[in-house]
Amino acid sequence: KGTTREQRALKYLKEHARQGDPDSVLETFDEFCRTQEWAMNAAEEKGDILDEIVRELQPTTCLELGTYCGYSAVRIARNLSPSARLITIEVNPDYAAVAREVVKLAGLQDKIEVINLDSADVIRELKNTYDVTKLDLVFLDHWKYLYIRDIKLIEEEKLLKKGSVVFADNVIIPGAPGYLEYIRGSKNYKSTFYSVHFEYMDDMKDGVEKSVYIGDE
Ligand SMILES: O=C(NCCO)c1cc(-c2ccc(F)cc2)cc(O)c1O
Ligand SMILES: [Mg+2]
Repeated sequence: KGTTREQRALKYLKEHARQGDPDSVLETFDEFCRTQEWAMNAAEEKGDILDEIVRELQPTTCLELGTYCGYSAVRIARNLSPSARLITIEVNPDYAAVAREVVKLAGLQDKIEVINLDSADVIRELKNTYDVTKLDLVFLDHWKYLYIRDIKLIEEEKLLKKGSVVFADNVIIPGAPGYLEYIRGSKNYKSTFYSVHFEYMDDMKDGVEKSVYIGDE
C-alpha cells in the first residue's frame, strides 16, 4: 500500500474536513474511524469527558503525553481560552508528522505545540526550556507502562498545584495497573473512575481515570 493508516486518515481529513474548523476535523476523524479504518483516538465518549474537564477547569497550561494523530490535542485546544496552550509530546516521528498536519488543518497551531521527543526528557525541561510554571491539566495517553514513570517525574519537578487535573486514558484496555494502584493509593490525589466504551467499539468497555491533585504545591 505504501501508505500508513495515519497517512490515509490525514488524506481523508484533508479531503473531507473544513480547514480551520476543529469541530469539523474531529467529526470527520470519527467518521473515518467508524467507516474506513479504526484508529486509537480518544473518540466521542472519552472526548466528551475531556471536553467537560476542560470547560470546567479552564486550564492555562496543558500537557498531553501521546499525541498520536492529534485528535485529543485538537479536542482539548478547541475549548481553551485565547492565551492558554497545550504542549503535546509524541515519541513516534511518523505520528508526530501527521499530528502537526492535523493541528494545522484545525487551525490550532498557535495553541498547540507538538514535540517529537521522549516524554521524560521533555518533562525534565518544561520549566527551563518550555517556560512552564505549573500544569493545570495533564492527559496521559502514551505507552501505558510509562504513565507511572511520568507522573512521578511530574511530581518530582513540582509541576502540579492544588486543583491540577491528571486524566488518564486506557486504564482498562490495554490497562495501566501500576499507575492505577499508585494514583489511587496516593494521599495527594482524589481519583474518579469512568467506565466508557473503548474507542469506536460499542461492545467493548474501557475506563478513564480523573485525578485531582490536592497535595502540597
Ligand atoms: O498504545 C496506545 N497509545 C500510545 C501509542 O501511541 C493505545 C493503544 C490502544 C490499543 C490498541 C490496540 C488494542 F488492541 C487495544 C488498545 C488504545 C489506546 O487508546 C491507546 O492510547
Ligand atoms: Mg488512548
